[in-house]
Amino acid sequence: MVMKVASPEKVASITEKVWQRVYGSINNNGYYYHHHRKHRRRCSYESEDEYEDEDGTIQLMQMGAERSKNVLILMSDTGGGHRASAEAIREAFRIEFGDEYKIYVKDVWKEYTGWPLNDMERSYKFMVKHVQLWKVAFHSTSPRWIHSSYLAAIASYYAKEVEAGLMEYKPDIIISVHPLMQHIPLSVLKWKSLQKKVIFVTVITDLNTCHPTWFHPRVNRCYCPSKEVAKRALYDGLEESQIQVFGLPIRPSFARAVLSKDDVRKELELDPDLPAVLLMGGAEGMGPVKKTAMVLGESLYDNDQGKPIGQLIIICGRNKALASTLESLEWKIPVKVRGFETQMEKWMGACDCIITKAGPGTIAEALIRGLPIVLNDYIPGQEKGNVPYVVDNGAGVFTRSSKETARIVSEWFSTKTDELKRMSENALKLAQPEAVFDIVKDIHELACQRGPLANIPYDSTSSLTNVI
Ligand SMILES: CCCCC/C=C\C/C=C\CCCCCCCC(=O)OC[C@H](CO[C@@H]1O[C@H](CO)[C@H](O)[C@H](O)[C@H]1O)OC(=O)CCCCCCC/C=C\C/C=C\CCCCC
Ligand SMILES: O=c1ccn([C@@H]2O[C@H](COP(=O)(O)OP(=O)(O)O)[C@@H](O)[C@H]2O)c(=O)[nH]1
Repeated sequence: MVMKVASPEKVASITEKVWQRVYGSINNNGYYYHHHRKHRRRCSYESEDEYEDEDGTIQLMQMGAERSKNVLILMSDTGGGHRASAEAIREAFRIEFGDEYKIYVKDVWKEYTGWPLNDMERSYKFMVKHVQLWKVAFHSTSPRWIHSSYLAAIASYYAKEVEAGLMEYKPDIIISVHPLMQHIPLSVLKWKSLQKKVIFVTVITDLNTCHPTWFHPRVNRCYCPSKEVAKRALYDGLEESQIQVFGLPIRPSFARAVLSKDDVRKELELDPDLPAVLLMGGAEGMGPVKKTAMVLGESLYDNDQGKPIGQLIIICGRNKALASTLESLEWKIPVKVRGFETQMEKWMGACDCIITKAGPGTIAEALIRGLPIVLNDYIPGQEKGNVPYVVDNGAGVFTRSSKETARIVSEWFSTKTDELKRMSENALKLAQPEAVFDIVKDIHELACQRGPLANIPYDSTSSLTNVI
C-alpha cells in the first residue's frame, strides 16, 4: 500500500498528525523520522520528486519503510549449527540495524506440517547414528532430478500448511540456513505470486562438500562460506551475481567480545595455569568423546613427576547420558564435564586447543578463538570436506584414533608448543569473524535496492490451495 499525504508546505492534515504521532516528526523533505533512531544505515531512496503526483501530493513511500521489516529465518535443529547461525544472523541484525528489522527464527516445518517434515530432527539423528544409511541417503539424493522431484511432491502435499507457516510472520525477507528449506518455500512464494516481492536468500552453513539442495536458482542471494562452496554453486547453475562469499555466520559474541583468558578461567573455575583442551562433539555430543576423554585422562598426567600437564573440559551438548557417564568417572587430572552450554565463546576462550568432530559451526568458532583443532570424526557427505579445509590450511590435524589424539595434545602441551603456536596463528588467519555482519549488511542492501516495502498482499484471501 502506498501512503499519500500532502506536501509539507500545505496545511498539515489530520492524517499527517496521526502519522507524526506514530512515526515521529516530518523533516523538511516531508520524510518521517523516529526521534529515537540511533542506527545509521537506514535505506535511502531517490529524491521525493520522483514520487510526486500531478496533484502535488508526495507519495511517502518512506513511511512504509519506517515500519520494521519482517525477517523470517528458516532453520531446523538437525545438529546445532543451523540454529547457531540463525541466532548469529538475528543478533547481527539487532546490532547493525536496531529495530529496523523484526527477526523470527523458526522451524516452520515442525510447527505447521506433518510427517516427514515435522520429524526431521529425529530422523536425522537416527540416520547419522547408522552412518552408512546417512551416506546412501546423502549421495542418492544429490542428483537434482531426484531431490527436486521429491521436494516438489512434498511441497504440493503440504502447500497449505507451509503457506500458513510462512504467512503467519508476514515476511519481507526470508533467510534459509538449512539445506532442505529452499525448494518448498520458494514454490509456495511462486504459487502465491510473491517471488518478486519477498526477498529470499540462502546462507549456507557447510564449509565445503555441501549437499546440492543448498543451491536453488531462484534465490536472490546465496551466501557461501568458502570459495570451495561458491565453485559448487556456480557449477550447479547459480549466476555469479547471486553468489557472495563472506564466511560462515558466527554469533557476534565470538567476533566482537574481547576476552582475557585469565578472566574467563577464573569465571569458569578452571585451573589458571595448566594448558587446557576442550573436547566436544557438536550440539548432540556425537563422535568418540568418551573414549577420547579416558585416554586423555591418562596421557595428560605425568607419572614421573606425579602431576598433570594439562586440564580437560568436556562439553557434551544435549547428550545427557554421555555427561552423566563422564561425571561418574575418577580422573587423575582436572576435568570439567558440562552439558549444553550457551556461552561457547567463553569455554573456547579459556582453552588452548580443541578436539571435535568436523562440525562446521564448531570449526569456524574455534578458528576465531585461534584454537588448533584435532578433528576426530566427520559425518559422511556434508562434513567430509571440512577435514581438508582445516588440515590443508595448517589449522589442525585429523585422526580417528583416540590414542593418537591424546599423543598429539600431550605433545602440544609439552615438547611441541611451537607447533601449537603455529597452528593457532594459521587458525586466526582462516577465521572470518566479520562474516555475519557482511551478510546482514548485504541483505540490507538488497532490501534497499528493492525500494520501499513491497505491497505484500498477506491479507489476501486467495489461497495456494486454489492454485494447485
Ligand atoms: C534413491 C532414491 C532416494 C530417495 C530418497 C528418499 C528419501 C530421502 C531420505 C532421506 C533424506 C536425505 C536428505 C539428504 C539431503 C540432506 C541435505 C543435507 O546436507 O542435510 C544435512 C542436514 C543436517 O545438517 C547438517 O548437520 C551437521 C551436523 O550434524 C552439520 O552441522 C552440517 O553443517 C549441517 O548441514 O540434514 C538434514 O537436515 C537431514 C534431514 C533428514 C530428514 C530425513 C527425513 C526422512 C524422510 C523424508 C525426507 C523429507 C524431506 C527430505 C527430502 C529429501 C530430498 C533431498
Ligand atoms: O553445548 C553446546 C554444544 C554446541 N554448541 C554449538 O552448537 C553448534 C554445533 O554446530 P556444528 O556445526 O559444529 O555441529 P552440529 O551440532 O550441527 O553437528 C556450534 O555453534 C556450537 O558452539 C553450543 O552452543 N553448546
